Amino acid sequence: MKSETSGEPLLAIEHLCTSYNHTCIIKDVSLRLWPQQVVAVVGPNGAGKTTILKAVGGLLRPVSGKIYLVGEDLTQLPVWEVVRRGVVYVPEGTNVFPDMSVLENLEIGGYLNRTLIPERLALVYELFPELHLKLRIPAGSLSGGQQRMLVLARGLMAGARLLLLDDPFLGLSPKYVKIFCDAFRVLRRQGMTLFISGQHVRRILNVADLAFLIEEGEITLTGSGAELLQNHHLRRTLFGIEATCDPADVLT
Ligand SMILES: Nc1ncnc2c1ncn2[C@@H]1O[C@H](COP(=O)(O)OP(=O)(O)OP(=O)(O)O)[C@@H](O)[C@H]1O
Repeated sequence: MKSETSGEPLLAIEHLCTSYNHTCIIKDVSLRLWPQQVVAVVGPNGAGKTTILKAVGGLLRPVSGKIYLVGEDLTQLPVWEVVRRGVVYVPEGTNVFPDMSVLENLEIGGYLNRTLIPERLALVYELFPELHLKLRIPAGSLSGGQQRMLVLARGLMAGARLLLLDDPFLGLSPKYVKIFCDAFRVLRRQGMTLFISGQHVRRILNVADLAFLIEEGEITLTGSGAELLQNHHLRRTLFGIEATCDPADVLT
């Protein structure tokens, strides 16, 4: 488990505030992620998990605060520039180009640096051999789980060093959850940092070196994934149970 917290963080969010239609959503959030960590942000529906990831990915302009990648200010950069620097938001759901082939979907992910496409395709094929077998078929004819795999693979094609994964386990069968968890471990070993949000709290906290609980736009707890899983407040808030119960009985 990677728990290094000295030296320069890969990502530093400082006093971030965002709003939609003048309604404040993220309220003065500060947090740090270090290289090769799996970091989780969990919280109730509507707490602001997706909003934080979108702000880091450049899809949402903060009202105030700063976002730094290895000391460089990303806050006002356009999305393509944030992606070019290796910060890639992977949306929830099956957001593929349905009429294009699997290979074309992957190539679109790598459009910012086409010379690196073959090398990145090799990584995708290693992680997801199932996609390799379906390169020529339209992405829309993949199963839901395979489409989610393709969305993640498209993010890898962009050359991510920090992957922002929005609810990656949503709608996945146990077999695909395992494939995704195995892929996350390989990616971390290869030097990538993964910032994961979502409702599958136990699964996400189980793979997290560092985790945050967010409630109504504010970070209310920080610790390792294992620590948060045992925390009374988190268990009451997210599982609706007391600490003596196993959350596995309630929610996976
Ligand atoms: N495009 C938008 N316009 C207006 N309000 C929005 C928009 N997107 C999100 N919100 C609001 O911002 C708040 C935080 O939403 P966000 O999607 O970040 O929550 P979340 O923690 O990811 O929730 P969930 O677990 O349900 O996906 C919610 O109150 C939501 O209604």
